[in-house]
Amino acid sequence: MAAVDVMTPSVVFWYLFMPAVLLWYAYFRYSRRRMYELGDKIPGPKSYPIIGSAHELVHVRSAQDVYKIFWQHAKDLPWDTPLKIWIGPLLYVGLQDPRDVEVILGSNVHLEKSDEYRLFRPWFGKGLLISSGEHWRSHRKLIAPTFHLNVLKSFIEQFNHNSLEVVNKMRREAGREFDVHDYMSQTTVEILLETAMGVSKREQKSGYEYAMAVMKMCDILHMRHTRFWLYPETIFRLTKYFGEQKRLLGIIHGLTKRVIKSKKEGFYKGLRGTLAVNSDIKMSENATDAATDAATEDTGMSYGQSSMLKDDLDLDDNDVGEKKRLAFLDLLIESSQDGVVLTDRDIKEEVDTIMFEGHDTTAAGSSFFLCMMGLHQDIQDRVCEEIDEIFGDSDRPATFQDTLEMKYLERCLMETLRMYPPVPVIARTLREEATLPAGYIIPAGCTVTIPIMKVHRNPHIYPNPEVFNPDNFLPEAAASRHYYSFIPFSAGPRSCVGRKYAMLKLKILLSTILRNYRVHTTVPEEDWQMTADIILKRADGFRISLEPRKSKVPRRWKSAA
Ligand code: HEM
Repeated sequence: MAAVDVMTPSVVFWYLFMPAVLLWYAYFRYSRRRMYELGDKIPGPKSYPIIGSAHELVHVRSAQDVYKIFWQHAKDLPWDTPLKIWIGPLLYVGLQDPRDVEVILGSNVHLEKSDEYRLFRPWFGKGLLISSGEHWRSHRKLIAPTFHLNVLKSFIEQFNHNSLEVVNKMRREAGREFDVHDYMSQTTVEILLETAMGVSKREQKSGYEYAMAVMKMCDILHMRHTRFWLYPETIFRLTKYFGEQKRLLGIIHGLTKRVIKSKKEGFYKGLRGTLAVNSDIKMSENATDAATDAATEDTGMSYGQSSMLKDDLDLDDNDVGEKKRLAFLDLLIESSQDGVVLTDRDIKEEVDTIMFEGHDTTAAGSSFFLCMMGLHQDIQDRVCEEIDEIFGDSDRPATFQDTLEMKYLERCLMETLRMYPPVPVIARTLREEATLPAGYIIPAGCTVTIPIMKVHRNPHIYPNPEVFNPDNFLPEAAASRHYYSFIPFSAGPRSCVGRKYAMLKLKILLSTILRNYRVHTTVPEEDWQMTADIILKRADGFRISLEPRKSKVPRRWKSAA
């Protein structure tokens, strides 16, 4: 009788609920038994039932804290061993050996971005960076050729024009220390508008407002990556950050909408996308292209990619049809005319993706480069000597051929991207198992992270990895390394589509700055505060000062004689 008395509804609930939970957990473990079995064979920190090693993340404040915790466990492991960590039921496997990295990045199977990229969806929708499956494949096929070298050559005038403009704007800073990233951000947005988007930046209001909104948006995404309780959309929507995100996306999407509108109006007025390379130039340039391709291979110049690595940006010129010679937005608008290949929404998502990927990365890369020049005056001397040899005292703009001759500058740029890769880590979700050369099997369902910065600073690959040494990219040094040991632009089928664009633009922008200014800095490298709010940056600002190298900065270029 007493037993019946205590059978209140809540007691009954717990009697039923607890076994149900246990049963569900047993089933959950059983259905993932292969994952646990394989995960157990990969070295990693101690993990407890249900929480895994999540207790280690309790005091995490930033993404760097997560990586520090992750990689301090790798300290006692051989450098070529993968590392696993369980965060609750989620298995993360980090790879540091280029041979392992190749298994994932070089594959045509492991192409899906990890769940962490989901937070970008309100911003990019199904844009190239985060989409998957057939949607990604067909868009990649369409978009990659719009960044072919032949199209990029038609942007050289805008690269030159905008570079000189920023050099002139920075005159107001001459003699005092300032944060060069603000200038690099604005100019990279404006260059993108005038090149890939093919619209006048004057019509689009300032690129500065857009760049600042992107920076704040990255702060919010970064915060959500580290404060796990803000991950679920329902909880995030209850916070003040949701309102702020909405406001910022208003600015960001406002610009992309204006860009597309202006481009479409031009299109309907009959200003159809001009072929980036007209047929007369094409004839003469095909010959130069062949020479260029040979030159780039011969001298180890590879547009920011390790030698031997080829991707869809290295398509033979003859494989690129006439229609595909259009610049990015021209091609998208053309392709959307019947609504079959692309919808208006597809265009917006791709424009948002390119506007972000194309500006913040190169703004960080160029700012790091200038700081490195400030720190290493002897290396800056050599870059300036090379530039002076190419341009002498002239006020002429750079040509494509000039950029091929900037071999030492290119080595400094690659060394900067090695030490400070703007995208410091990337991640994939595995849908199928992957076997690493050493025999470890990474289970399906786990997240593979590739810490690009860690791969680039491996002392077994780069002697003295903490020292800035452009000779790491002498052709013979590069040829002796595994080709997945330099991956600032990722590599393989999902590599960066803007790789060649970025390298060409950076060479013109940076050489123009160094033709006009000597760069100094007073902040030693060990005092730099790094932050990886999606893109790697200096939290203390990219502080440099500029000393004019010429008595007068030209207002505009003199045309090449
Ligand atoms: C220094 C400059 C740059 C660096 C270091 C860089 C780096 C990268 C990396 C590492 C990825 C792979 C990301 C991942 O797997 O999560 C990527 C992808 C991508 N990048 Fe870049 N990028 C740069 C410049 C650019 C530029 C200038 C553009 C366009 C104009 C661009 C467009 C893209 C796009 C669309 C993707 C996604 C490709 C795909 O998934 O198929 N990037 N970039």
